Amino acid sequence: MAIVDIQSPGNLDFWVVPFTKYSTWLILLLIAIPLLRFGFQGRVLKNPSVPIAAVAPGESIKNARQRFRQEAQKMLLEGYRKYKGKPFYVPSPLGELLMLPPKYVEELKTAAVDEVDFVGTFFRMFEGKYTTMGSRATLHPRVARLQLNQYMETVLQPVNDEVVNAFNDEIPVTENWTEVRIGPKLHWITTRAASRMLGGKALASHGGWLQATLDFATDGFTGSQKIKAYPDILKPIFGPMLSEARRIPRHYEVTRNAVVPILESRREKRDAANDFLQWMADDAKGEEQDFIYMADILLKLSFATTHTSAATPVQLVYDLCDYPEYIPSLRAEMEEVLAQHKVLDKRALGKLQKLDSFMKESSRFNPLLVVTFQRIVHKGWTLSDGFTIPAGTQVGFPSQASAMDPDLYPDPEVFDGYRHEKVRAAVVNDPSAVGRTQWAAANLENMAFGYGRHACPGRFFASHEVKMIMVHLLMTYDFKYVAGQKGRPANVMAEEQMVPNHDTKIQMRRKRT
Ligand code: HEM
Repeated sequence: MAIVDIQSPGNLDFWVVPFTKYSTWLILLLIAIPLLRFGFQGRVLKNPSVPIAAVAPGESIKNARQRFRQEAQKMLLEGYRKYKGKPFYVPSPLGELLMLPPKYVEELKTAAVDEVDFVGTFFRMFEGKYTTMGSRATLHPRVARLQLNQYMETVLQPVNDEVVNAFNDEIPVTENWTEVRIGPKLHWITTRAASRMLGGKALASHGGWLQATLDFATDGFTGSQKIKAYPDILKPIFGPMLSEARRIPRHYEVTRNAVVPILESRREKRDAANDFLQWMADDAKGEEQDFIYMADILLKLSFATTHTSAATPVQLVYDLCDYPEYIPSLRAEMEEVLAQHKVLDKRALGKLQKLDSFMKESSRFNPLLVVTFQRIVHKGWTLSDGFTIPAGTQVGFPSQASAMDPDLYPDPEVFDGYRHEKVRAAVVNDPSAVGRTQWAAANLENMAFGYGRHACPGRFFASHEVKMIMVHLLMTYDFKYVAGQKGRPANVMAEEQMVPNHDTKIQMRRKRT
């Protein structure tokens, strides 16, 4: 009989024996740690001078917190209207979120990242511990802020080519009305278009990557919703067991297999390309220079670039089916711009002001997020008027409720596709005032893209990309709801996120008029 050395880590007993011996303590420890954490979280102090909004008479706070999952939009509107200009708490499954008025957002906009933390809220929103979503890396925000905007013109034509090819592949033009499930189709087309900017033709034509970025987004979104349904104490046990979480490592593997060879081949051939991957490679320092690091970052970034932008054209199509009277004038504007410009460059796209206005109105009703400027305030904070934010508070701005404020948008409940164009017409001689009313604007009256230090750096690219998609769509196809569709299909609400309906079919055919 062989002598077994249980002192060796290579031997199973090395691990099993102490576990058996101390199992009771280990189990107690496993239970105690999350309990302590839970207890600590529950003790985040509230500012007692701030009211809690949107709790119905007789309703428990626990119930109101759960309602936030589906009713965030309504609850925030209620709070905004009741406490306009003042801070208020809104119940959420994470505890009460502190909604700030614009004057406090202005004060916090440039606060240090370790004190007023943007990435922390992303980790919370998408349960980053289990889904890997969110990153404290600074390479991609740096490049999105600088090179993407600096070299924008160089990527627009390739992106437009990708849009046209993707439409041809995904929605062949037919003479007769054909039913198309437009949500997933536009999502795939946007994924190809965004991938062309992220990694050139090689990435945009890599089927494995396209599927991996889509699946990563779906698994991250669905997985985080499922994990959030568990109490904090059970998340470490059930989170990693969910099929969505277990699939995620595979998405990284596929991404690395797609991205690393692109970078290697460019290095070998000394072949500098013009895309996000190349700008990252040129800007990377220290550990950022590792190709696997860049591949992983690209997958995480693709969620922010692609699956955000993809929602916009879907919402626009539903609004155009609801308000088809806008289609002729939008097409007339496009025809005029196309007649003047050979290519859809920045100048040409900038002239599509009716389209920009329609996009802005669509996003006012159906934004990606109903709360933006989300931050965790790690240390207690006192604002200039003496108002205090207790340490550990998650703050935000109720951006969609603000977009429904009659002081900012008269008759806010009315969908007026050209309302923003009319405002611009009145300030036409003041370019900064015109700029402040664009779809991609980020200021205190327009918070869909956040504000301050972390305001979305990709919003100008998103604006160009969505416009290219809409130009091709409107100039190539006629479209309308299928018979029997009763108005706009409802969005899917997941706390502060608003996702367009992906089940709805519309009818499409070759444009006739
Ligand atoms: C319709 C499309 C998009 C929407 C609605 C959107 C929205 C947002 C919002 C609300 C934020 C947080 C801002 C804040 O809290 O102050 C953000 C941040 C960010 N977005 Fe976007 N985004 C979109 C498209 C894009 C695109 C196309 C890119 C990249 C090319 C991008 C890259 C980023 C990055 C890197 C950040 C983090 C910035 C930082 O850490 O400082 N986004 N976005």
